[in-house]
Amino acid sequence: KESEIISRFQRYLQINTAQPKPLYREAADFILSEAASLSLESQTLEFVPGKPLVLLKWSGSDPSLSSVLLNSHTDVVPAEHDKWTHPPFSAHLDSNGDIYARGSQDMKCVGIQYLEAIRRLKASGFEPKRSVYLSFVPDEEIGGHAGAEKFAESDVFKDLNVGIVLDEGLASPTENYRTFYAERCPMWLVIKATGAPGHGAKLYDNTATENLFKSIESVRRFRASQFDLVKAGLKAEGEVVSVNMVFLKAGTPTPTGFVMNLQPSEAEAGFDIRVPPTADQESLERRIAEEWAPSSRNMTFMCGQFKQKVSVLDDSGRPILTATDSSNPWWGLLEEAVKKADGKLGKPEIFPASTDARYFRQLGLPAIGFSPMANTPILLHDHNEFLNKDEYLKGIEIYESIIKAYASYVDHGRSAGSRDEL
Ligand SMILES: CSCC[C@H](NC=O)C(=O)O
Ligand SMILES: [Zn+2]
Ligand SMILES: [Zn+2]
Repeated sequence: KESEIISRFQRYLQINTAQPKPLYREAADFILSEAASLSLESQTLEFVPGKPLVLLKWSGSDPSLSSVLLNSHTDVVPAEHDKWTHPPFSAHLDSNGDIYARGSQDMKCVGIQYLEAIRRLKASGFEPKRSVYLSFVPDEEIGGHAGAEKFAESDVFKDLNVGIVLDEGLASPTENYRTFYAERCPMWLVIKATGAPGHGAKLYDNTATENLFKSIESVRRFRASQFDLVKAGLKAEGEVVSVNMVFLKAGTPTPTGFVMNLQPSEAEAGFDIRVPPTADQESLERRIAEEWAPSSRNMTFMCGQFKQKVSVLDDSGRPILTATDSSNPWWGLLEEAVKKADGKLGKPEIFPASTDARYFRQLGLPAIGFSPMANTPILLHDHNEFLNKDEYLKGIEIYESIIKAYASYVDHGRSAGSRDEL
């Protein structure tokens, strides 16, 4: 039995759904066949041709109640195969019980744990009051525009009457699972410096690379100030602004390298910036314009907020957060359900990167980021991503408890049929 559960996980992991050419059809077929074995209703939505979104339904007995949506993405980030101990799509199970694969943490584990939890609940005879939907969405790793974003905007979604969304979280190196109630907003900044070209042997002011380096130094000071707050334990990772240089571009190329005795007239650097929902975005923008890329130093910048439409602020400019207090019954139910299954939760956090949950929160729905992986190093997007099989199995029990609690929950305080969202 256990070996079958693990082998189903391995089979999903072995489907190469790495961007930029994910085998979505194979992944969809796998999910649909699992769904059929569980007698779940299924449909495949293709908001963009070739990018299937598989939507499954376990019907609840009371259709007037809002539904539970369990979301997961089917794509994974690419892997540098030669830097892995075991091939990233082999799902190799080693003698420690560690399963190595791209997607083992981010987030094929979660998608199939939902299904395994439902398998167990069905076997136990449990019948949900609320309908439970599972969405297996494409393209999260490249922004979710062909997947969760379209889905959240669709009439199909509206008709689901979703009341609560669960989406991905992060592994936890401690025994406490992590939960996420919000996420940072991505800003991708390119700073470009121009300057007079000249002989490689000449010392003169205002070269492009000198100008760019002044910016980089300024960015680095800011980065250090933010990182220090985290290192000192004053702020959590998701509560500071992160800035990381992700590319550097300058020089005059030759077929074999670069011209060495010519100072270039242009130099560019790119930064991945993540802004907490409660941060002062305007002051950051001022810092960029005045300190990092001042026109007085011949600098220009392009700042793509990743997707203007989806920000961390709602229409009235308030940060979009999912409540983690008594105003949100789903939060308390999750806490209780995890405890009941012998799991421990840490303090809820702001997700340091981005997930599809933002598209659901944007609609005003509560969304909780949660991937039940304790005692596990954080290896998403890293080499040798793995998940231990016992942690994986434990996670199924955790979801069994959560889904049971969510699907049974009836809010007696409200009239039947009302959307019990936040
Ligand atoms: C901003 S869209 C890209 C989403 C991606 N999500 C997970 O890593 C991220 O970079 O956070
Ligand atoms: Zn992910
Ligand atoms: Zn990812």
